[in-house]
Amino acid sequence: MMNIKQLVLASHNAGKLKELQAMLGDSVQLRSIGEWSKVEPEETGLSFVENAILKARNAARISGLPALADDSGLAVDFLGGAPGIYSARYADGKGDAANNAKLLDALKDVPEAERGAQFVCVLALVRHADDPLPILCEGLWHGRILTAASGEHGFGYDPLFWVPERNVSSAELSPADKNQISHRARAMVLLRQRLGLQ
Ligand SMILES: O=c1nc[nH]c2c1ncn2[C@H]1C[C@H](O)[C@@H](COP(=O)(O)OP(=O)(O)OP(=O)(O)O)O1
Ligand SMILES: [Mg+2]
Repeated sequence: MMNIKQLVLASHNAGKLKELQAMLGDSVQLRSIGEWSKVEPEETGLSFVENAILKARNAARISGLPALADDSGLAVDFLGGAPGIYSARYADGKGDAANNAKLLDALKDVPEAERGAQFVCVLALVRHADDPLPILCEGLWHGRILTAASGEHGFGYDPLFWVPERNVSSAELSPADKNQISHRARAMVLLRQRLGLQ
């Protein structure tokens, strides 16, 4: 079992850093790869797993520390699983607001019963840049796409993601509540087990 005190988070997304650090607790300190480099690697993989491993290896190479990556996204049933691994790039890199506007438009006039979607999260941990056995953990979160944005918490597609078990949008959940039930939370439970943290 690894005894990890410090991990580099291979992400430039402040929302992910906050959520993952809260879930990991005090025993492991997450340091953003932004401390070393502002350059984001191109996410050339065709799967969440490939992109998570690619980002983790890149961060381990740059920092010389074990690295954790999170590749995540929103798979919408009506869109055949799109935007999926392309969620961050859905509106050509114009950011969260543009992504959300494009998604609302793509689902214009689609009835509620056909608006199912899931958030996907894959966590990849490498002990070093060439680690031949990355730890991989995934989590899914089922919900529905709303017809208008609601809520101020979270990031990304949270204002459009209806959480059936709570009857609110993901952006209306408190950070602590989201971190109990999200795709990222489910993946993190598995990672903590693999690291012997629980
Ligand atoms: O809990 C979430 N709540 C709302 N939206 C979310 C969530 N989790 C992922 N998402 C969205 C944001 C982004 O559109 C895409 C992730 O893309 P993804 O490439 O993994 O992350 P990113 O580019 O923001 O940061 P980085 O690659 O540096 O980790 O899915
Ligand atoms: Mg990305």
